[in-house]
Amino acid sequence: MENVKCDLLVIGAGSGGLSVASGAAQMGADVILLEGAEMGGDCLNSGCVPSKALLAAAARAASRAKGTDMGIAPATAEVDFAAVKDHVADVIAQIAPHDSVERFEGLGVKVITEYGRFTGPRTVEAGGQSITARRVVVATGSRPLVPPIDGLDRVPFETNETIFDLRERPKHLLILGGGPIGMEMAQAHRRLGCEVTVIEGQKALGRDDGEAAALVIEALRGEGVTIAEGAMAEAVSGKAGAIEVTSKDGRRFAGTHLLVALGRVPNLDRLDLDKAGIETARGGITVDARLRTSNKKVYAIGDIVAGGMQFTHVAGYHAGIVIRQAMFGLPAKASTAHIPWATYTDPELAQVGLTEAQAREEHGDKLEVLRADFAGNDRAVAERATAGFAKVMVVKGRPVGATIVGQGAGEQIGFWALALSQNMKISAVAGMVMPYPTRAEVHKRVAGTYFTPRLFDNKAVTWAVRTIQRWLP
Ligand SMILES: Cc1cc2nc3c(=O)[nH]c(=O)nc-3n(C[C@H](O)[C@H](O)[C@H](O)COP(=O)(O)OP(=O)(O)OC[C@H]3O[C@@H](n4cnc5c(N)ncnc54)[C@H](O)[C@@H]3O)c2cc1C
Ligand SMILES: NC(=O)c1ccc[n+]([C@@H]2O[C@H](COP(=O)([O-])OP(=O)(O)OC[C@H]3O[C@@H](n4cnc5c(N)ncnc54)[C@H](O)[C@@H]3O)[C@@H](O)[C@H]2O)c1
Repeated sequence: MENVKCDLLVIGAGSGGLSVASGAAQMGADVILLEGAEMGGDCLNSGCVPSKALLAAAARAASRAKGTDMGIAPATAEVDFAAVKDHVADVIAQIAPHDSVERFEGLGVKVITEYGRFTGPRTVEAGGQSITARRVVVATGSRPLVPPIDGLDRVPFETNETIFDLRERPKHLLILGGGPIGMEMAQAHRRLGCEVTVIEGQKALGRDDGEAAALVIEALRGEGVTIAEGAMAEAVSGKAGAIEVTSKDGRRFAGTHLLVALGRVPNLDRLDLDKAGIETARGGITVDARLRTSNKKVYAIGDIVAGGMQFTHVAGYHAGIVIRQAMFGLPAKASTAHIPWATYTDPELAQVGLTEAQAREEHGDKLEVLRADFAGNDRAVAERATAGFAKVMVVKGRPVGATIVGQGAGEQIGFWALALSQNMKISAVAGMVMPYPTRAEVHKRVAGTYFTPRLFDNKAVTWAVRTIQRWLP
């Protein structure tokens, strides 16, 4: 066994691990990075990138069928499902060099393509080497949760790790789970010519604002996706090509293929965390606000963190928090109040901070909810994409949350993420000038509604204006 020393050891080369490793190496630290499977992790290989590439192909197909309302005759899109998968693979291949061993070695990182496991508080073994580091970052991510549903172990099923490699089009895809994976995959497959049934135990997109989620659900149903809510899957039976799911309330759903999208399990099992005195809870690693584990020399970031938000940009944000501490010895804390997320269905659904229901519970009567519909946005009207709205939760003149549902919501929510992170006043947003005509004008319009009753339905203002007008030369 070869003994090696370094400043920073990063376990896992997904969104979080790669960001820490590249940042630390470029700042001059001696960094070792371990990856047991594929560089780029979930996001590049079986998550964000392939799902968005598939959704893009699906959107292209769907746009062919539209057009009558603009004087253009609709056409039926000929979908070559295998070629769509080639497109998905090509997108991954185009991005992969950015996350590759070669690029990271070029940045000065020593990459070991093996799984790592702790042998001591700051020592990890991988590929016949015993690595002792001043600081360790665990960024081993998560994998699909496959719960012990009766019969599931006896039927073929897909997860996000296999679905993007499926080259023949499923005739009828059953999807367990109506979370972001389930709903994005439902719309993508429907638009690519599959029948799709989503089987959701509670409410689809249940973590989001109910009114906004309802709009997405309605849009998917309008495209022909069957969405069964309150249908907790209890048993699965059948064989390849003929699968049946039974829900707790006795409903039966038949299809040809099954996708399991029921949440995630953090990748802990290979790590031997007890050797390093690292505590876990709810299946993930417990951390303090500085992302330190119970072993203060070891940080945990990204999907592995117990109860954390599981998004690529969160893993990247965590990386920055760790770099400040591990490289410069400066304290830094992670917060969640300004972290946005988006589900890339059409219409898109995006959120930052508190939803209306959460804000009402937290702030009661102090809450003011501002709202502007895309139906009143000229660009949306011109493009005939008026479905959706922006809703902003305001307390004492400052936003505490924002929901946007509609075309481009994922791009637009970043604006409110900045407003929340900077604790901006709603007056600052209302004073901003946006180019006309853009969908982003909705930000100014929604902020403006805060002042409408204060300025236009206000007797004191009317009195002041009349008085001043009398005296003005
Ligand atoms: C279908 C799907 C779509 C998604 N879409 C989005 C999206 O649009 N936007 C978004 O923000 N997020 C999205 N996500 C979530 C996003 O992919 C994850 O939040 C993100 O990848 C987490 O990054 P991570 O670095 O924590 O872990 P990962 O990316 O999972 O990386 C962890 C890496 O560690 C490796 N590893 C595990 N154990 C060890 C070990 N012992 N030793 C060495 N290496 C190890 C793994 O092989 C893996 O490569 C999506 C997820 C899925 C499944
Ligand atoms: N656009 C994005 O940013 C994006 C896209 C996809 C995934 N992700 C990330 O991946 C994570 C995992 O996504 P997910 O959709 O797999 O999980 P999820 O936990 O968000 O949703 C799982 C759904 O399955 C339902 N469910 C649980 N058990 C059930 C059963 N037996 N029968 C029927 N329904 C059942 C739950 O009620 C829930 O709605 C997300 O939380 C998110 O962090 C992000």
